[in-house]
Amino acid sequence: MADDGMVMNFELGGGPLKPQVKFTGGSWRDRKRAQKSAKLGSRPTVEGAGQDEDQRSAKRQRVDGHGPGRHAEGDSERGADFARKKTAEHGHAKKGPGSGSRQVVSRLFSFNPEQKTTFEDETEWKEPEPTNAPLLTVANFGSLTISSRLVDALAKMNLERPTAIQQKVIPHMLSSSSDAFVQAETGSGKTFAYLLPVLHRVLQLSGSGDRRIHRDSGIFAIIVAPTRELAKQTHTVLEQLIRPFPWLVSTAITGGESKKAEKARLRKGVNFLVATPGRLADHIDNTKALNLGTVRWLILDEGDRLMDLGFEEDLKKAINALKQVQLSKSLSSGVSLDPLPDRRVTVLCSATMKMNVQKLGEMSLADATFLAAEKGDETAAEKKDEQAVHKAPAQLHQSHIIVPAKLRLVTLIAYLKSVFSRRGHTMKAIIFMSCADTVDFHYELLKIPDSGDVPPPASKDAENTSKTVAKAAYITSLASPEVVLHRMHGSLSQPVRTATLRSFSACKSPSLLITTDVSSRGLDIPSVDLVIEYDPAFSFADHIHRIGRTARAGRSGDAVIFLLPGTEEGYIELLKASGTPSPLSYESVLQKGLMSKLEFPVETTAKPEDGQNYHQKAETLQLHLEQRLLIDSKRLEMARNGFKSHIRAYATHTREERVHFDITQLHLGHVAKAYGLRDPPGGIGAGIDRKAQKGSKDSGKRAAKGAKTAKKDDDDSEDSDRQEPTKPARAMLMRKSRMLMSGASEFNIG
Ligand SMILES: Nc1ncnc2c1ncn2[C@@H]1O[C@H](COP(=O)(O)OP(=O)(O)OP(=O)(O)O)[C@@H](O)[C@H]1O
Repeated sequence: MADDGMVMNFELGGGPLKPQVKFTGGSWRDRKRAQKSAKLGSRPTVEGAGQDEDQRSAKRQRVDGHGPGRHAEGDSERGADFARKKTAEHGHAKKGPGSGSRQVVSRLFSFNPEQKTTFEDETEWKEPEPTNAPLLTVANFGSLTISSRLVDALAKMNLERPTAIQQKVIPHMLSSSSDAFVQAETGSGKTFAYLLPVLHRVLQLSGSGDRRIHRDSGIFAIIVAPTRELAKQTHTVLEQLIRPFPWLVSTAITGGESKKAEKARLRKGVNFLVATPGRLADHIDNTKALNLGTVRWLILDEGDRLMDLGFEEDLKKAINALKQVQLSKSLSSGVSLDPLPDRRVTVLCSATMKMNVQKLGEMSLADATFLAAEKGDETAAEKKDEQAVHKAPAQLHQSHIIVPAKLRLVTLIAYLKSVFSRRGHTMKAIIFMSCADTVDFHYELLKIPDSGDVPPPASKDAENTSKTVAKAAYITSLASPEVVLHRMHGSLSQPVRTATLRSFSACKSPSLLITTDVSSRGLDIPSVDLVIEYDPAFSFADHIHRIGRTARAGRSGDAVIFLLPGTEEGYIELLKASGTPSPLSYESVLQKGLMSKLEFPVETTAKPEDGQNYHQKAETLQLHLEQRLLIDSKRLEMARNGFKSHIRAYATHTREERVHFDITQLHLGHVAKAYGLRDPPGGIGAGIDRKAQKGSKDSGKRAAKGAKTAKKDDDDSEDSDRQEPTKPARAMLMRKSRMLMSGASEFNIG
């Protein structure tokens, strides 16, 4: 991720980042030394203590490839020598148990900040009744009075009974012409909830099979989705539903394809249009064949995301264009459009209820009916009570794990190793990370080197996935099938993203997707068993969407979030709004994950030995990872980029949640360890300081602008904390914010 000079609105003060940690473990002498070095602003890690900056930067230079230590990838012999030298410099020599030989260790268990919260021992979790499942109390979809032809089409898709939100929305949209705000949990079937009544009413136009309407009868519904993936997914569902009615046509216009081809399709005629907002606005301006006179429904799916991504202007354009067009009452063929609503209906869907969704509602809805799965949620939505409507499906089992920064990487590996060995064949998991560089680093580290090309070579996806799908090292247990790794983020090209998702979705082996928030919304991969938030989401609403990729449509699922000891522990209180998470101890995770045989894909001097306890195994694993990076300049660079991008992304947590994710509390040296680095890469603190200073200058200017601007800031949505008060500046910041998290192309503005 490029450092694009984004202006971040956070205050760090003038000074450098200081470790605000209490040191525990080790001898009092070690602790004293660590406190002292912390005071002086140097790293308090064992291996760093006592080194002056010159020595360290000299080493850094060698590793950078400018000095005698330069090694190309694959130059393993020279590399191994170099690693041995480096570890002798950095590591701590002691006698390894059971070996008698002198062994180097990377200290992980001392100088860690203390966990502040104590939790009761985990009691056995009993899965409650699912809240987003099809209702057993309703006989079938037919009892909602939708067309038997549609009921048959649903049966072919193995869908028999409606979910609670479908039971609410379908009758409303069948009988009423009023706008609606649909709010329901993730995975509760909102897509069918709006598609089925629309199709039912359109099918009424064509009579009982006499096909009086066809593809050039006009567009009846426009469905707007925030990302290309979501638009394509919705289009796929729609295609399946209309397959028995070949005279109806749907298309997706999502960008990433030539506009000419899209125009040609629009000219040929479509009845249902699924679009991303940017592309829709573009065609409204430039495509004469796009006739809006017959459009009776505008569906805004994933409302909060549409706003988060800055599509307000594009949406306004579409809404206004629809308002200005006179509604046709009949087709040129004389067919009356009476079975359709007598006005244009807008339906806004969201699983979460943020301020910006309310703003979108004000822009697009008139006298809307709130429709939520449960009465209590409807009341909360009407009262605009954000917490009450940020619920996760009840059957989703949530856990949190408080891990000191130094131990994050080895704990992640141990956790993955133990869950994949436990659940073997069926396991599908997603890990969310803060930004694209972090995803890339972890993917490269966790894959078996040169193991791309996992799908069958004949598949047309093989080429597109050769750099995003690979066999996993470290986390595959000998007794279980090989885990297949996937990576996905917005900096990848669209064909690569599509092929990678398809591969993850279809993968019959245990599989893991490492991704950013680009995969957090709306994506429907029904068989995901586990979601890991290795980096917590930037807002609570994002957290709800991320964990909602599992436990869909009544299925069970697990979600675990990694938090740092200290201020991040306070986030657990907030998490309770979506269901109480159970505590998981990192010690037990390490024990479970590391006590089975550890295999390293690349040889280094650090090797697990029989008789080591799990602390020693964790330190051996860490040392191995550090050594690996020292002999592999490509991955070392990726680690540094990942670290820097992660620190910058950390500063973009929403203003309300920054009390838990306080960048001044981060111990950069410890965070570096989680990237297999022995030193935090230079320049990060200075970069942040510069930006922070600019941020505070700007906030000073803002204050001087007076009460009006201040009021605007107060009124703004939670996204405003990454924005400047003026409109162009806000747009610029939004753009930069997207770029910051590799989101410029992350969301492929259509
Ligand atoms: N009545 C039903 N019975 C069984 N499965 C269903 C039913 N309705 C929807 N599903 C399935 O549930 C899954 C989730 O549906 P959908 O993607 O529409 O959820 P959503 O509410 O939009 O979720 P999100 O808010 O995460 O986007 C899909 O795989 C869909 O096929």
